[in-house]
Amino acid sequence: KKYQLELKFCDKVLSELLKPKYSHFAWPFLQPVDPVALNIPTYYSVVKKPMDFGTIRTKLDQGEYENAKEFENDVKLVFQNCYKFNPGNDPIHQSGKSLEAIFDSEFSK
Ligand SMILES: Cc1ccc(Nc2c(-c3ccc(O)cc3)nc3c(C)cccn23)cc1
Repeated sequence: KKYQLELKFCDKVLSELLKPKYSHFAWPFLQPVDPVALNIPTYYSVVKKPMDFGTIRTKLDQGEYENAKEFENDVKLVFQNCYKFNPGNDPIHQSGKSLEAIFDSEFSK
């Protein structure tokens, strides 16, 4: 029961991040990266632990996070994977930075 309140906060932050007003930043991260569709065959050799906000939403709804830390770790994984694979000047990299700033601001409220 102890972590219920924490996870309710995580749900609130995730819902905010997935709102249409942020979709111009969030769109590359809403679903698992499809290396075939994107023609990036090296993806799974570069990114050991793929993660995306659709998967995070499912894990949260299925009660797969024990606490806020586990949720935060998956969110940070989305961004770390993005920075590993998308060069600094790439629009996808910039979108990740913008969305991460929004996450950090919401998650520290
Ligand atoms: C050749 C090339 C270079 C970069 C990309 N990045 C990229 C990514 C991506 C997101 C997260 C991530 O951890 C890695 C990649 N998602 C996309 C999408 C949805 C459309 C176009 C480009 N996209 C795609 C192809």
